[in-house]
Amino acid sequence: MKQRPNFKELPIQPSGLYWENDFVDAEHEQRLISIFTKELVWPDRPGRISLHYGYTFDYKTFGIDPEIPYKEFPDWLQPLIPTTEDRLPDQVCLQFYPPGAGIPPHVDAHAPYDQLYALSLGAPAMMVFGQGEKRIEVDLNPRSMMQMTGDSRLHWTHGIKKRKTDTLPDGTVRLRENRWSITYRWLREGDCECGNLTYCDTAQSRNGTEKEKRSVKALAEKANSEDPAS
Ligand SMILES: O=C(O)CCC(=O)C(=O)O
Ligand SMILES: [Fe+2]
Repeated sequence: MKQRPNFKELPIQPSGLYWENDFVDAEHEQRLISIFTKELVWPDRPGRISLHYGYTFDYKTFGIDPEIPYKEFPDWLQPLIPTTEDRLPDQVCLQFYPPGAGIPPHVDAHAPYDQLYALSLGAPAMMVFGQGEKRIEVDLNPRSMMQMTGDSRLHWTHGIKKRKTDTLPDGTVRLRENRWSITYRWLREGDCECGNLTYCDTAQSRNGTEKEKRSVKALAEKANSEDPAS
């Protein structure tokens, strides 16, 4: 793993959330947003929309969809790839959140994916981490790169509420505006051994097929709904 001195673990619960502000500068961000809005062809529907690069995940098999050919990373994406892993990510997803859009609370499936990073661009939005009754809000400030490892990756859910405003800790009400995120995923080598029966699809499938079927069904529904998770 290459060192990134600016990549620091946030001193919060959940543990394992690494952060780097200003991963790109404001001018670079504007160039990217101009490409996103003027050059890319997006799905034509309201709410959160996504474009995929690299391999496309198959929600039925939890593997790579053999029907969808590998999509090379476009030129604009190359400098945005985290260099802190030993290899390139296997799947990259660019998402657009218009004001009011969100992503339901979820844990990115443990079985297929290991490392998970997300870059935020455009307007900020509040991400909510949850575990049981606990809720922790983390402000996804633009141009920041986040890495979810450990507890934040495996043992807490994360999501963005579907709402038009976020209330900051000091009481300020902030309007949501256009936000883009790029999530990077590395396929897991071997099985997840975390054993968390609440959040781990591998632990659930080892424990009996019923839960596995439910989680596959839920993921497939999420993938096909108007508000898919990736
Ligand atoms: O938009 C983001 O920053 C995160 C999205 C996310 O959680 C996901 O795609 O799994
Ligand atoms: Fe996620």
